[in-house]
Parts: sequence; C-alpha cells; structure tokens
Amino acid sequence: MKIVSATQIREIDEYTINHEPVTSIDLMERAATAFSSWFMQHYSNIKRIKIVCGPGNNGGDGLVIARILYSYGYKVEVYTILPTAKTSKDFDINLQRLSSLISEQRITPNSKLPQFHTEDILIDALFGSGLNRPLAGLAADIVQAMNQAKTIIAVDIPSGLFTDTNNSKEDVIIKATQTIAFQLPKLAFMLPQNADFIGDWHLVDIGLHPTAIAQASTNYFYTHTRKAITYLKKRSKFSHKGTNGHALLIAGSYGMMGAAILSARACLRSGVGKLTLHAPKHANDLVQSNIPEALFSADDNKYLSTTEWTEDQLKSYSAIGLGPGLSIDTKILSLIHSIIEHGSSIPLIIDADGINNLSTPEGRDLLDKLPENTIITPHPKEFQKLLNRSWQNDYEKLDLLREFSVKYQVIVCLKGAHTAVALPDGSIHFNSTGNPGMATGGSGDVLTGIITALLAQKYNPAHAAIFGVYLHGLAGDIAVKEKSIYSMVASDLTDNLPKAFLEITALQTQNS
Ligand SMILES: NC(=O)C1=CN([C@@H]2O[C@H](COP(=O)(O)OP(=O)(O)OC[C@H]3O[C@@H](n4cnc5c(N)ncnc54)[C@H](O)[C@@H]3O)[C@@H](O)[C@H]2O)[C@@H](O)CC1
Ligand SMILES: [K+]
Repeated sequence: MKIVSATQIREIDEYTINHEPVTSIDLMERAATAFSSWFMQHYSNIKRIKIVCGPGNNGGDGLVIARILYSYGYKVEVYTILPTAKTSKDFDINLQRLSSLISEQRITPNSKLPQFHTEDILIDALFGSGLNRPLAGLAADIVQAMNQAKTIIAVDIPSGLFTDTNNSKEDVIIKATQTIAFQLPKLAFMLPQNADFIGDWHLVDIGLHPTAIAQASTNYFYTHTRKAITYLKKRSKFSHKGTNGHALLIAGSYGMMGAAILSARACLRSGVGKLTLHAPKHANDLVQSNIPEALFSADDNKYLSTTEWTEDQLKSYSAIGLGPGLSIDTKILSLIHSIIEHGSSIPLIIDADGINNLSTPEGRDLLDKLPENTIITPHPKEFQKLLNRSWQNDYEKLDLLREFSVKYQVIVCLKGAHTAVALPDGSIHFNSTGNPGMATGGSGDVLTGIITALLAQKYNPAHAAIFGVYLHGLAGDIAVKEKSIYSMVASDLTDNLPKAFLEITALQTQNS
C-alpha cells in the first residue's frame, strides 16, 4: 500500500472527482459516512459527543459527521472554529445542511474559548491534510483546550500534525486516542516521534480512484496483510529438504548461547530444509539436546575463533545468518571478511554483534565490500553507531536510512514499531504487524533466524526482509493474545510462527 504526500492526496482527490466522476460534496459525504460507521461500531454506548470543526474540508467532514451521528440519535454539540472569515465551499454547504438540525457554536478570535473536560468525547475535525503551517492563535488555543479531554478521535489526522514533514517540538498538536484516516496511511503515522499525537490509527476506505493511486509515485510503502500474504511461496508436493535450502547460522558465544538457540529455533520454524549452527564447541550438548533438528559445527574456542572459511566449506549453504550472541572482537571482522570473500554469492544477513563489529572504524571499511542486497537488522541505537552520527528527528532518520541503503546497496531493517525496511532502490517499506510486547531480549535473534530461513529458501532478499519482518510481527500479534505485552518472551514468537504461517496460508486460499 502506498504512502503518499499531502500534495499527492489532493491530486488523488481531484482525479477521483473528475474521473469517477463524483462531486466533491459527495466525496466528502462518503468520507464522513466511512468515519461515522467506524465511530458507531466502536462508540455505540456513548451518546453525547462534541465535534470541533475547522474552516476547510476537514471541518466539512466534521459537519457531515455531526449530521450523521445526530440522525443516529447521538447528542451532538458542534463548534466551528473560524480563525478568519475564509471557509471552504463544501464546509459552507454542509453548515447549511446541518443548520436545521443543530445550531453550531461559532468561535472566532474574539469569542470566549469553550472549556472541555476530561470525560468529554471529542471528534477533532479542525485541520486535516491541508495544514500548511504550525497552529497559532485561536487554533492553537482551541487545541490546548481540547487536549484536556481523555478521548479524542481525529478525523484523517490529528490537527496540527503535518502529513509528511517534521513538526517542531514546540508545535501545538491534538493528542488523539484514535485517528481514523481516509484510505491511505500517512508518513507521519509511521514515526515514533508522533506516537503520542496519533494514538491507534485505522484506515477507512472512501473509494479514491485506483488509477490515481497507481499513478502516484512514492518511495514509501506500508506492508499491509493483503500484500504480505502474496510473498509466501507455495510448497511443491515434491519438495524435499534439499529444495528448501541449507542455512548456516554463525551465532553464540560463552554466556550468550541463548541468542544462538533462539535464532536457530526460529530459523527451523520458518521453513528451512536444513540448518547448521556454528558455535563454540562447549555448546554442543546444549544445542543437540535443545534443537535436535540442527546440525552442530563446533568452533574450537569459548568465543568464536574460526575466522577463516574456505569456498569449499561454504559452498553447500544457501544462506548465512551471522551475529546473534557473538561479541565485539576484531576476529568477527575477519570472519565477515572471509565470508564476503569466499561466499559472496550466498545471501547474507548480519545482526546484533555482527553489526556492532561493522560500526568500528575498521568495520566501516568493510561496508563497501558487503555483497549487494546483504541484509542488516539494526535497532536505532545500533544504526546510530553504524552511521557514527545521530539525527534531529525521525524524518532525518528516514533520509539517513535511505542514503545508507542506496550508498552501500544493502537492505536495512531498522527495527521498532512499524519496522522500516530500506531497499537499495531507495524505497522504504513500513511493517504493519507487531506490538510493544516484542520489545524484549532475544526478539531480534528470532527475526534473524526467520530471515535466514527465507533467504535459504531462495526468497529474493527484499521479499525475505519485508516478509520476514511481517511474519515476526504477526507471530508477536498472535502471541500477545495469550501472553500479554508484559509477559511475552522471545520464545513465544517462535512458538507462534506455526499459527502465523497457518493464518497466512488460510488467507492465501481465501484470496485465490
Ligand atoms: N483528499 C481526500 O481524499 C479527501 C479529503 N477530505 C478532507 O479534506 C481534508 C483536507 O481539507 P483542506 O485541504 O480543505 O484542508 P484542511 O481542512 O486541513 O485545512 C483548511 C485550510 O486551512 C488553512 N490552514 C492551513 N494551516 C493552517 C493553520 N495552521 N492555521 C490556520 N489555517 C490554516 C489552509 O488554507 C487550508 O486549506 C482532509 O484531511 C480530509 O479530512 C474529505 O472530505 C474527502 C476526501
Ligand atoms: K483532524
């Protein structure tokens, strides 16, 4: 699903009006109806609401919502906030349509500000994607007053928040409990810095023209379920363990074998034909008894010491995962170097201490040599170390992410809520699954295992990264229903991979 800019939203809107064709007032009716249906499903037992409408089309939506909810028996109070005398045409028409049912409370710069209370249920239709400057004066005052309420449902986007550019920390913005956006998600929704404003967000379909959406060019995408399920490869009846790849996982050291085991188990649960785990020899019994399905390749040392791998040793592997539970040691760089040199055609994913080693001055020299489409999976701190710099805001972070991925032609999965997968073509794909319960030790090791398995099964690396991240989050979303965000541990993710695969195959069947 595409994530488009505020300008493109306007263009898609216009295209829909001209080519469906539909009048702008009917499109507004459709958008407000979609919002109202969602609202009535989720707030069926409250009866009194306050709707705050601005002077443009977002305000126009609010006026239609007021009319619809009124007709369903809600007690509706409407505030129109008019910083100037300028209002949009569709706002005027809908104000007229509402006037026989409800009289609005008009607020201009000279009026006394309304008071809102904690228990008020507010609908925020002050400004939408037409916002072109930070809120000030009356608009800012009203938002501050509205933010007293505990429950605010934003129409399309919280007022004061820009769709696709940075807000400064001082900007006054609605703190919504929920945001109901029209049809396409906005870039602002993907960024941690905006979490307090957006709350939970949901999309409602308003029938924008598919041709206009198809024609909009963008670097940003949202991996929704309908797309994600198309990545899962069908299995042939005649497949055998040889056709499903042989993964090599280089992971673990004294005191950190848990990471290796988590990763290995996730790899085995993600469809790999065969897995060899290379780890220090003391771990042999542990690995054999915990993961009987894996082959063990013993390293002679407490910490990993086999840094030289020959082509002969590597040639039987169809993917290599490297990093979980290693350590920061120049030896690891020699290891990465050796793998790049002798196994450059084998898909590779580097995580955790693998990335930390690349963040050293000597490590950075290796970045240029990473084979094209190598996958790295840093969390923001690791990415900062890799770049050797920080960022001012999340938009700058995205620019740095894209630059890095394009410059080194590698795939970067920047982990977090809505993990961002940056591809060497400059596109960034935000994930739709996952929950805060996954922010727990070992969760990243599980992701490495999943992606290693997909690579071994010859998924193209971009798909392995995007789909791997989706699967990981989906397993987390299934796990959280039983374990809660507080009690979840990384093993719960692996334990729920089977259910995640079952869910995806069922959806594939439904859609075929
Ligand atoms: N594009 C679409 O697909 C659709 C959009 N609709 C609604 O239309 C909204 C966009 O409407 P508009 O373009 O009229 O814009 P808004 O309603 O967001 O803003 C209204 C106008 O206020 C002015 N303004 C901007 N920033 C301001 C500020 N900080 N202080 C004071 N005034 C400011 C601008 O002149 C702007 O055009 C969407 O968010 C959505 O709610 C729906 O009605 C129908 C479909
Ligand atoms: K709004």
